[in-house]
Amino acid sequence: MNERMPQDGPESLARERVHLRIERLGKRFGDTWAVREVSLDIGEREIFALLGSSGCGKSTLLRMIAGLETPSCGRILLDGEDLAAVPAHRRPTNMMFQSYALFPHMTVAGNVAFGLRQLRPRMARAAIAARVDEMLELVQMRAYAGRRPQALSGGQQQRVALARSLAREPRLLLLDEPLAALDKRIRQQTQFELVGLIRRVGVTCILVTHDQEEAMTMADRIGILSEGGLVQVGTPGEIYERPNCRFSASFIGETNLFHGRIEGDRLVGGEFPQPIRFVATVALQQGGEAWLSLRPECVRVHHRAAGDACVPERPDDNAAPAEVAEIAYLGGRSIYHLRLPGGGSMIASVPAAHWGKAAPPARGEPVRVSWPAPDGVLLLR
Ligand SMILES: Nc1ncnc2c1ncn2[C@@H]1O[C@H](COP(=O)(O)OP(=O)(O)OP(=O)(O)O)[C@@H](O)[C@H]1O
Repeated sequence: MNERMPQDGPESLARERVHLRIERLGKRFGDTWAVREVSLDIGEREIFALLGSSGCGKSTLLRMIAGLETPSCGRILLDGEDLAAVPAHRRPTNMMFQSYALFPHMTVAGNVAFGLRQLRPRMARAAIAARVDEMLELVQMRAYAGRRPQALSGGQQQRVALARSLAREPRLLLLDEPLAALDKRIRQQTQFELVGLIRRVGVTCILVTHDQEEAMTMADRIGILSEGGLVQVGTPGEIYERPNCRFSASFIGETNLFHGRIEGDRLVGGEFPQPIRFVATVALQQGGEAWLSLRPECVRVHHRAAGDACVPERPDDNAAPAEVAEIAYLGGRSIYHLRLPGGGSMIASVPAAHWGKAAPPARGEPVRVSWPAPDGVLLLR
Protein backbone atom coordinates (compact mmCIF):
# COMPACT_ATOMS: atom_id res chain seq x y z
CA MET A 1 0.00 0.00 0.00
CA ASN A 2 1.81 3.09 -1.19
CA GLU A 3 -1.03 5.55 -1.12
CA ARG A 4 -0.18 8.22 1.37
CA MET A 5 -1.90 11.51 1.56
CA PRO A 6 -0.08 14.80 1.87
CA GLN A 7 -0.93 15.29 5.51
CA ASP A 8 -1.03 19.04 5.47
CA GLY A 9 -4.05 19.30 3.16
CA PRO A 10 -6.96 21.54 4.17
CA GLU A 11 -8.91 18.55 5.51
CA SER A 12 -6.24 17.79 8.04
CA LEU A 13 -6.54 21.21 9.67
CA ALA A 14 -8.43 21.06 12.91
CA ARG A 15 -11.47 23.30 12.93
CA GLU A 16 -10.77 24.81 16.29
CA ARG A 17 -7.63 25.83 18.10
CA VAL A 18 -4.95 23.15 17.75
CA HIS A 19 -4.84 21.22 20.99
CA LEU A 20 -2.72 18.23 20.16
CA ARG A 21 -0.03 18.32 17.50
CA ILE A 22 1.66 15.14 16.35
CA GLU A 23 4.79 15.71 14.27
CA ARG A 24 6.38 12.96 12.16
CA LEU A 25 5.77 10.47 14.92
CA GLY A 26 7.12 6.95 14.43
CA LYS A 27 7.60 3.74 16.39
CA ARG A 28 9.81 0.85 15.39
CA PHE A 29 9.73 -2.59 16.96
CA GLY A 30 12.90 -4.38 15.75
CA ASP A 31 12.81 -4.12 11.96
CA THR A 32 9.13 -3.23 11.74
CA TRP A 33 7.70 0.26 11.79
CA ALA A 34 4.38 -0.05 13.66
CA VAL A 35 3.76 3.70 13.15
CA ARG A 36 5.54 5.68 10.43
CA GLU A 37 5.91 9.44 10.32
CA VAL A 38 2.39 10.36 11.33
CA SER A 39 1.63 14.11 11.43
CA LEU A 40 -1.72 15.30 12.69
CA ASP A 41 -3.40 18.28 14.37
CA ILE A 42 -6.36 17.73 16.64
CA GLY A 43 -8.54 20.64 17.75
CA GLU A 44 -9.84 21.47 21.19
CA ARG A 45 -12.98 19.49 22.11
CA GLU A 46 -12.71 17.48 18.94
CA ILE A 47 -13.64 13.78 18.86
CA PHE A 48 -11.12 12.17 16.53
CA ALA A 49 -11.25 8.52 15.47
CA LEU A 50 -8.19 6.53 14.41
CA LEU A 51 -9.63 3.87 12.15
CA GLY A 52 -7.87 0.89 10.66
CA SER A 53 -7.76 -2.87 10.53
CA SER A 54 -5.95 -5.09 13.01
CA GLY A 55 -2.22 -4.44 13.26
CA CYS A 56 -2.24 -1.08 11.41
CA GLY A 57 -0.68 0.69 14.41
CA LYS A 58 -3.71 2.38 16.02
CA SER A 59 -3.01 1.24 19.57
CA THR A 60 0.71 1.96 19.30
CA LEU A 61 -0.07 5.54 18.24
CA LEU A 62 -2.49 5.97 21.13
CA ARG A 63 -0.03 4.42 23.61
CA MET A 64 2.67 6.86 22.53
CA ILE A 65 0.31 9.78 23.22
CA ALA A 66 -0.48 8.29 26.63
CA GLY A 67 3.23 7.89 27.37
CA LEU A 68 2.99 4.09 27.58
CA GLU A 69 5.30 3.64 24.59
CA THR A 70 8.41 5.70 23.75
CA PRO A 71 8.43 7.08 20.18
CA SER A 72 11.34 6.11 17.90
CA CYS A 73 11.07 9.52 16.23
CA GLY A 74 8.89 12.63 16.13
CA ARG A 75 7.18 14.81 18.71
CA ILE A 76 3.86 15.07 20.55
CA LEU A 77 2.82 18.56 21.64
CA LEU A 78 -0.16 19.26 23.90
CA ASP A 79 -1.04 22.96 23.93
CA GLY A 80 2.45 23.55 22.58
CA GLU A 81 4.19 21.57 25.34
CA ASP A 82 6.44 18.70 24.20
CA LEU A 83 5.34 15.60 26.15
CA ALA A 84 8.59 13.67 25.59
CA ALA A 85 9.90 14.32 29.09
CA VAL A 86 6.55 13.85 30.84
CA PRO A 87 6.04 10.31 32.22
CA ALA A 88 2.69 8.57 31.64
CA HIS A 89 1.33 9.15 35.16
CA ARG A 90 2.05 12.89 34.97
CA ARG A 91 0.48 13.45 31.55
CA PRO A 92 -2.84 15.31 31.45
CA THR A 93 -4.23 12.38 29.47
CA ASN A 94 -6.37 9.45 30.47
CA MET A 95 -6.62 6.20 28.60
CA MET A 96 -9.63 3.92 28.81
CA PHE A 97 -8.88 0.40 27.70
CA GLN A 98 -10.98 -2.14 25.84
CA SER A 99 -11.28 -4.33 28.93
CA TYR A 100 -12.11 -1.27 31.13
CA ALA A 101 -9.62 -2.70 33.66
CA LEU A 102 -11.95 -2.06 36.61
CA PHE A 103 -10.66 -3.42 39.91
CA PRO A 104 -12.92 -6.39 40.79
CA HIS A 105 -12.35 -6.13 44.56
CA MET A 106 -13.45 -2.47 44.69
CA THR A 107 -16.94 -1.04 44.50
CA VAL A 108 -18.04 1.22 41.67
CA ALA A 109 -17.40 4.28 43.85
CA GLY A 110 -14.02 2.85 44.94
CA ASN A 111 -13.01 2.38 41.31
CA VAL A 112 -13.86 5.97 40.43
CA ALA A 113 -12.13 7.28 43.57
CA PHE A 114 -8.97 5.26 42.98
CA GLY A 115 -7.32 7.66 40.53
CA LEU A 116 -8.26 10.64 42.67
CA ARG A 117 -6.54 9.15 45.72
CA GLN A 118 -3.26 8.94 43.75
CA LEU A 119 -3.27 12.69 43.03
CA ARG A 120 -0.50 14.82 44.56
CA PRO A 121 -1.04 17.17 46.28
CA ARG A 122 -3.65 15.00 47.96
CA MET A 123 -7.31 15.69 47.49
CA ALA A 124 -9.39 15.96 50.67
CA ARG A 125 -11.60 12.95 51.43
CA ALA A 126 -14.79 15.02 51.16
CA ALA A 127 -13.68 16.50 47.84
CA ILE A 128 -13.01 13.00 46.48
CA ALA A 129 -16.46 11.82 47.60
CA ALA A 130 -18.08 14.83 45.96
CA ARG A 131 -16.23 14.29 42.67
CA VAL A 132 -17.09 10.56 42.66
CA ASP A 133 -20.72 11.48 43.19
CA GLU A 134 -20.63 14.01 40.39
CA MET A 135 -19.01 11.56 37.97
CA LEU A 136 -21.43 8.74 38.79
CA GLU A 137 -24.31 11.18 38.32
CA LEU A 138 -22.89 12.15 34.93
CA VAL A 139 -22.88 8.54 33.71
CA GLN A 140 -26.13 7.76 35.56
CA MET A 141 -24.56 5.13 37.80
CA ARG A 142 -25.07 6.70 41.24
CA ALA A 143 -27.56 4.03 42.21
CA TYR A 144 -24.83 1.42 41.67
CA ALA A 145 -22.09 3.11 43.71
CA GLY A 146 -21.85 0.23 46.21
CA ARG A 147 -21.83 -2.61 43.69
CA ARG A 148 -18.81 -4.50 42.48
CA PRO A 149 -18.00 -4.48 38.74
CA GLN A 150 -18.88 -8.16 38.22
CA ALA A 151 -22.47 -7.38 39.27
CA LEU A 152 -22.85 -4.90 36.39
CA SER A 153 -23.69 -5.36 32.71
CA GLY A 154 -21.04 -4.66 30.07
CA GLY A 155 -22.59 -1.28 29.25
CA GLN A 156 -22.68 -0.29 32.92
CA GLN A 157 -19.04 -1.30 33.41
CA GLN A 158 -18.18 0.81 30.40
CA ARG A 159 -19.87 3.83 31.98
CA VAL A 160 -18.05 3.33 35.28
CA ALA A 161 -14.76 3.10 33.39
CA LEU A 162 -15.62 6.36 31.65
CA ALA A 163 -16.50 8.02 34.98
CA ARG A 164 -13.13 6.89 36.33
CA SER A 165 -11.34 8.24 33.25
CA LEU A 166 -13.06 11.61 33.49
CA ALA A 167 -12.74 12.00 37.27
CA ARG A 168 -9.23 13.42 37.06
CA GLU A 169 -10.39 15.95 34.47
CA PRO A 170 -7.93 14.94 31.76
CA ARG A 171 -7.24 17.43 28.96
CA LEU A 172 -7.15 14.55 26.55
CA LEU A 173 -9.27 11.40 26.74
CA LEU A 174 -7.88 8.36 24.92
CA LEU A 175 -10.29 5.53 24.20
CA ASP A 176 -8.95 2.22 22.90
CA GLU A 177 -11.84 0.29 21.30
CA PRO A 178 -14.14 1.49 24.10
CA LEU A 179 -17.17 -0.48 22.97
CA ALA A 180 -15.52 -3.68 21.76
CA ALA A 181 -16.77 -5.72 24.72
CA LEU A 182 -20.42 -4.84 24.11
CA ASP A 183 -22.76 -6.74 21.81
CA LYS A 184 -23.86 -5.02 18.62
CA ARG A 185 -27.26 -3.78 19.76
CA ILE A 186 -26.03 -2.19 22.99
CA ARG A 187 -22.98 -0.89 21.17
CA GLN A 188 -25.01 1.29 18.82
CA GLN A 189 -27.01 2.84 21.64
CA THR A 190 -23.86 3.33 23.71
CA GLN A 191 -22.11 5.13 20.84
CA PHE A 192 -24.64 7.97 21.09
CA GLU A 193 -24.53 8.02 24.90
CA LEU A 194 -20.75 8.14 24.93
CA VAL A 195 -20.59 10.98 22.38
CA GLY A 196 -23.20 12.90 24.40
CA LEU A 197 -21.15 12.52 27.59
CA ILE A 198 -17.87 13.49 25.95
CA ARG A 199 -19.47 16.59 24.43
CA ARG A 200 -21.08 17.55 27.73
CA VAL A 201 -17.74 17.32 29.54
CA GLY A 202 -16.05 19.09 26.60
CA VAL A 203 -12.89 17.01 26.66
CA THR A 204 -10.77 16.44 23.52
CA CYS A 205 -10.96 12.77 22.64
CA ILE A 206 -9.05 10.31 20.48
CA LEU A 207 -10.86 7.10 19.85
CA VAL A 208 -9.28 3.98 18.36
CA THR A 209 -11.56 1.62 16.47
CA HIS A 210 -11.58 -0.89 13.62
CA ASP A 211 -15.35 -0.37 13.16
CA GLN A 212 -16.13 2.17 10.42
CA GLU A 213 -19.70 2.62 11.57
CA GLU A 214 -18.52 3.44 15.07
CA ALA A 215 -16.01 5.96 13.69
CA MET A 216 -18.64 7.58 11.46
CA THR A 217 -21.22 7.76 14.26
CA MET A 218 -18.95 9.11 16.95
CA ALA A 219 -16.18 11.17 15.40
CA ASP A 220 -15.97 14.74 14.14
CA ARG A 221 -13.04 13.63 11.98
CA ILE A 222 -11.52 10.30 11.11
CA GLY A 223 -7.92 9.38 10.32
CA ILE A 224 -7.60 6.19 8.31
CA LEU A 225 -4.45 4.23 9.15
CA SER A 226 -2.93 1.53 7.02
CA GLU A 227 0.39 -0.19 7.70
CA GLY A 228 1.35 2.45 10.23
CA GLY A 229 0.71 5.45 7.97
CA LEU A 230 -2.19 7.92 7.71
CA VAL A 231 -3.94 7.37 4.40
CA GLN A 232 -6.61 10.08 4.69
CA VAL A 233 -7.93 12.51 7.30
CA GLY A 234 -11.34 14.16 7.05
CA THR A 235 -14.88 14.37 8.33
CA PRO A 236 -16.96 11.22 7.76
CA GLY A 237 -18.74 13.05 4.91
CA GLU A 238 -15.50 14.19 3.26
CA ILE A 239 -14.04 10.70 3.28
CA TYR A 240 -17.27 9.10 2.06
CA GLU A 241 -17.81 11.64 -0.73
CA ARG A 242 -14.20 12.14 -1.73
CA PRO A 243 -12.06 9.16 -0.79
CA ASN A 244 -8.50 9.79 -1.95
CA CYS A 245 -7.65 6.20 -2.76
CA ARG A 246 -9.37 2.87 -3.07
CA PHE A 247 -8.39 1.84 0.44
CA SER A 248 -10.35 4.79 1.91
CA ALA A 249 -13.21 4.22 -0.54
CA SER A 250 -13.70 0.65 0.57
CA PHE A 251 -12.98 1.25 4.27
CA ILE A 252 -15.64 3.95 4.75
CA GLY A 253 -19.01 2.67 3.60
CA GLU A 254 -19.58 0.09 0.91
CA THR A 255 -18.59 0.68 -2.67
CA ASN A 256 -18.26 -0.93 -6.09
CA LEU A 257 -14.68 -0.75 -7.34
CA PHE A 258 -14.02 -1.16 -11.05
CA HIS A 259 -10.48 -1.46 -12.34
CA GLY A 260 -9.67 -0.58 -15.95
CA ARG A 261 -7.76 1.49 -18.47
CA ILE A 262 -8.42 5.14 -19.34
CA GLU A 263 -9.48 5.76 -22.94
CA GLY A 264 -10.80 9.25 -23.54
CA ASP A 265 -13.60 9.84 -21.05
CA ARG A 266 -14.15 6.12 -20.48
CA LEU A 267 -12.76 3.36 -18.30
CA VAL A 268 -12.47 0.18 -20.36
CA GLY A 269 -11.52 -3.44 -19.78
CA GLY A 270 -12.81 -3.71 -16.24
CA GLU A 271 -15.35 -6.06 -14.69
CA PHE A 272 -18.18 -3.82 -15.87
CA PRO A 273 -19.23 -5.17 -19.29
CA GLN A 274 -19.41 -1.73 -20.95
CA PRO A 275 -16.91 1.13 -21.11
CA ILE A 276 -17.75 3.36 -18.13
CA ARG A 277 -18.18 7.06 -18.82
CA PHE A 278 -16.89 9.27 -16.04
CA VAL A 279 -15.97 12.83 -15.22
CA ALA A 280 -12.37 12.91 -14.04
CA THR A 281 -11.86 14.26 -10.55
CA VAL A 282 -8.11 13.71 -10.60
CA ALA A 283 -5.42 14.09 -13.27
CA LEU A 284 -5.32 10.96 -15.38
CA GLN A 285 -2.92 9.56 -17.90
CA GLN A 286 -4.48 8.36 -21.14
CA GLY A 287 -3.94 4.62 -21.49
CA GLY A 288 -3.08 4.38 -17.78
CA GLU A 289 -4.83 2.16 -15.27
CA ALA A 290 -7.29 3.49 -12.71
CA TRP A 291 -9.98 2.50 -10.23
CA LEU A 292 -13.49 3.82 -10.17
CA SER A 293 -15.55 3.79 -7.01
CA LEU A 294 -19.31 3.77 -7.35
CA ARG A 295 -21.46 3.92 -4.20
CA PRO A 296 -24.35 1.39 -4.12
CA GLU A 297 -26.96 4.13 -3.65
CA CYS A 298 -25.92 5.73 -6.98
CA VAL A 299 -26.86 2.58 -8.90
CA ARG A 300 -30.39 2.27 -10.29
CA VAL A 301 -31.93 -1.14 -10.86
CA HIS A 302 -34.54 -1.44 -13.62
CA HIS A 303 -37.05 -4.26 -13.77
CA ARG A 304 -39.42 -4.92 -16.65
CA ALA A 305 -42.17 -6.22 -14.36
CA ALA A 306 -42.16 -2.92 -12.48
CA GLY A 307 -43.30 -1.18 -15.67
CA ASP A 308 -39.77 0.05 -16.08
CA ALA A 309 -38.65 0.17 -19.71
CA CYS A 310 -35.26 -1.23 -18.70
CA VAL A 311 -33.49 1.50 -20.62
CA PRO A 312 -31.22 4.17 -19.23
CA GLU A 313 -32.87 7.54 -18.73
CA ARG A 314 -30.31 9.38 -20.84
CA PRO A 315 -28.19 8.07 -23.70
CA ASP A 316 -24.94 8.95 -21.87
CA ASP A 317 -25.84 6.96 -18.75
CA ASN A 318 -23.74 3.96 -17.87
CA ALA A 319 -25.85 0.85 -18.21
CA ALA A 320 -25.60 -2.91 -18.49
CA PRO A 321 -27.75 -6.01 -18.13
CA ALA A 322 -27.39 -7.91 -14.86
CA GLU A 323 -28.96 -10.74 -12.88
CA VAL A 324 -30.09 -10.63 -9.26
CA ALA A 325 -27.82 -12.96 -7.26
CA GLU A 326 -28.98 -12.14 -3.70
CA ILE A 327 -31.21 -9.61 -1.98
CA ALA A 328 -30.72 -8.38 1.59
CA TYR A 329 -33.96 -6.85 2.86
CA LEU A 330 -33.23 -3.94 5.25
CA GLY A 331 -36.69 -2.43 5.67
CA GLY A 332 -36.70 0.94 3.92
CA ARG A 333 -34.19 -0.30 1.38
CA SER A 334 -32.73 -3.51 0.01
CA ILE A 335 -29.20 -4.37 -1.02
CA TYR A 336 -29.12 -6.12 -4.39
CA HIS A 337 -26.12 -8.31 -5.15
CA LEU A 338 -25.95 -8.40 -8.93
CA ARG A 339 -24.11 -10.66 -11.37
CA LEU A 340 -22.74 -8.95 -14.46
CA PRO A 341 -22.19 -10.61 -17.84
CA GLY A 342 -18.56 -11.75 -18.02
CA GLY A 343 -18.41 -12.83 -14.37
CA GLY A 344 -18.21 -9.47 -12.57
CA SER A 345 -20.50 -8.41 -9.74
CA MET A 346 -21.77 -5.25 -8.11
CA ILE A 347 -24.11 -4.10 -5.35
CA ALA A 348 -26.97 -1.62 -5.47
CA SER A 349 -28.89 -0.08 -2.58
CA VAL A 350 -32.49 0.38 -3.69
CA PRO A 351 -35.09 2.26 -1.62
CA ALA A 352 -38.32 0.26 -1.17
CA ALA A 353 -40.27 3.20 -2.64
CA HIS A 354 -38.43 2.76 -5.95
CA TRP A 355 -40.70 -0.14 -6.94
CA GLY A 356 -43.96 1.67 -6.16
CA LYS A 357 -46.77 -0.87 -6.19
CA ALA A 358 -44.95 -3.23 -8.56
CA ALA A 359 -43.24 -6.39 -7.38
CA PRO A 360 -39.48 -5.93 -6.98
CA PRO A 361 -37.26 -8.30 -8.95
CA ALA A 362 -36.60 -11.65 -7.30
CA ARG A 363 -33.42 -13.70 -7.03
CA GLY A 364 -32.37 -15.05 -10.42
CA GLU A 365 -34.34 -12.48 -12.44
CA PRO A 366 -32.77 -10.38 -15.19
CA VAL A 367 -32.55 -6.64 -14.56
CA ARG A 368 -30.64 -3.70 -15.94
CA VAL A 369 -28.39 -1.41 -13.96
CA SER A 370 -27.60 2.19 -14.76
CA TRP A 371 -26.21 5.33 -13.25
CA PRO A 372 -25.78 8.84 -14.61
CA ALA A 373 -22.38 9.33 -16.21
CA PRO A 374 -20.84 11.90 -13.82
CA ASP A 375 -21.44 9.85 -10.70
CA GLY A 376 -18.68 7.76 -9.21
CA VAL A 377 -15.27 8.94 -8.18
CA LEU A 378 -12.26 8.07 -10.19
CA LEU A 379 -9.28 7.04 -8.17
CA LEU A 380 -5.66 6.62 -9.03
CA ARG A 381 -4.03 3.29 -8.39
N1 LIG B 1 5.54 -4.49 21.97
C1 LIG B 1 5.60 -4.84 20.67
N2 LIG B 1 6.66 -5.52 20.21
C2 LIG B 1 6.74 -5.87 18.89
N3 LIG B 1 5.81 -5.57 17.96
C3 LIG B 1 4.74 -4.89 18.39
C4 LIG B 1 4.56 -4.49 19.75
N4 LIG B 1 3.37 -3.83 19.87
C5 LIG B 1 2.84 -3.83 18.62
N5 LIG B 1 3.65 -4.45 17.73
C6 LIG B 1 3.41 -4.61 16.30
O1 LIG B 1 3.14 -3.34 15.75
C7 LIG B 1 2.09 -3.40 14.80
C8 LIG B 1 0.96 -2.48 15.20
O2 LIG B 1 0.36 -2.95 16.40
P1 LIG B 1 -0.87 -2.21 17.11
O3 LIG B 1 -1.20 -2.98 18.34
O4 LIG B 1 -0.56 -0.79 17.24
O5 LIG B 1 -2.00 -2.40 16.01
P2 LIG B 1 -3.56 -2.12 16.12
O6 LIG B 1 -3.92 -1.42 14.87
O7 LIG B 1 -3.89 -1.46 17.39
O8 LIG B 1 -4.15 -3.60 16.08
P3 LIG B 1 -5.39 -4.25 16.89
O9 LIG B 1 -6.61 -3.59 16.37
O10 LIG B 1 -5.30 -5.70 16.50
O11 LIG B 1 -5.13 -3.98 18.34
C9 LIG B 1 1.68 -4.85 14.72
O12 LIG B 1 2.35 -5.44 13.63
C10 LIG B 1 2.17 -5.43 16.02
O13 LIG B 1 2.46 -6.80 15.90
